[in-house]
Amino acid sequence: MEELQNAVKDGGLAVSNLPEKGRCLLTTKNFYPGEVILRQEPYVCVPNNTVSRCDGCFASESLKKCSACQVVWYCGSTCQKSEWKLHRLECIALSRLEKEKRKAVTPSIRLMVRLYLRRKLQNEMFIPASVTDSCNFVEALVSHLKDLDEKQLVLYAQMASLVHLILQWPEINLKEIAENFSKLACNAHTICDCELRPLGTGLYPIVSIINHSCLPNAVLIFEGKSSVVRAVEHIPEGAEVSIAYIDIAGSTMTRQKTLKEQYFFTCTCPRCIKAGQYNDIQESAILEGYRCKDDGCNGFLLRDSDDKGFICQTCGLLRSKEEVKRIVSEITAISDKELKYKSPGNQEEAISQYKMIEKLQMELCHPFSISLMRTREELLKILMEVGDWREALAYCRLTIPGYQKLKLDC
Ligand SMILES: C[S@@+](CC[C@H](N)C(=O)[O-])C[C@H]1O[C@@H](n2cnc3c(N)ncnc32)[C@H](O)[C@@H]1O
Repeated sequence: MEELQNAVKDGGLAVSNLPEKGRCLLTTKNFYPGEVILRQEPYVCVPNNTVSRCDGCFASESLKKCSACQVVWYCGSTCQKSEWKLHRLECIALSRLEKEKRKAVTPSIRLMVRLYLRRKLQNEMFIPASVTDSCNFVEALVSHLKDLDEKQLVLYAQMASLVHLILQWPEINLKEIAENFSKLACNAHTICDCELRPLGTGLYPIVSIINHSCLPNAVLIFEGKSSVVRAVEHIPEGAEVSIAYIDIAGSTMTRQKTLKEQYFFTCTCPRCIKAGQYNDIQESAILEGYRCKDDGCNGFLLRDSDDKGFICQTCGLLRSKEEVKRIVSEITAISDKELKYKSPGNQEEAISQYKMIEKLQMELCHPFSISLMRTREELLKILMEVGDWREALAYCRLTIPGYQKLKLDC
């Protein structure tokens, strides 16, 4: 712990322990909006497999497969060389696998294999190690192993067996690998591009000490594979640095459920402690509820006591359950086909499907609904992909009021 404190001290940070949260990152100086609090390279990382990506820079174009293992891609010799020390061992291990088994090597499995290989290389001093770049930090990560249900434990045990099969190290501890999978689940971060599209997963030693808040004072972004934590408001000396682990645009109930399921804690941030209060109920009904039948009314709807439907809290109009159900099932029917239309080359079809969803959501949801905002964001992305800048700009403008409202309400 002392070495870790020394490593973060010069950056105006300190590591502490809070009884209700465990370790946390504190500031020892003021940070101002936009200021970088921390930059860190991943200890290990891996691109995701939705499309092929270069292991070095995560680019998805002009790639060549590693001819030996046939699993890993590179965009050129620079990236291949930069990854070689680690991939050399990984490549030998993957090449031993039968072709069919190689297909089961998911990004999570690769991340774990790389974690063990990096530890080996550092232990044998083939690559340098430092306090913030050594496998020792893995031991201190929270695992929540005791909170896992049987299904999850069985899954991690199976994944651990596959890692064992790949590495073929007789002395390896299967229980430790399974526990490390549990650690990755609550400590690794999704690496996104500047448009917040997921590119891969990485484990960042200091970033993994930062706790969550639904009203965070910092944001985690990525420049390539480097993580950057920036202040989004003035963070005074002695305050805890917090980021959002999840989409914080959802209602308190949705956020709490996601945090409990994925990270095993109940959030007590300033937004969450308002759970059940009138303002919080109103916010939830706006974010995830329905719109008033009267187009001119901006009221939010709550379920009526007779369970006939939803009553507008401003004008008292009722929306029947049947009407709501009908529109929801129409949206679901289109959304089910959504993935097919998202594939490259199908953008025109995707735009028309998303516009149909948007039209139905405008009829059903409150104008500041999250679902409507997400649909518009998807439309914005696809319109940018096809270079329809005029319409993309129009959709960009439509999403702004939702974010402004969210910021004001918080
Ligand atoms: C990435 S780790 C953060 C560092 C962690 N506190 C530690 O001791 O290493 C994520 C875990 O920290 C805890 N945590 C994060 N944010 C929290 C919060 N707001 N309230 C309570 N626990 C929190 C949860 O146990 C969660 O699974």
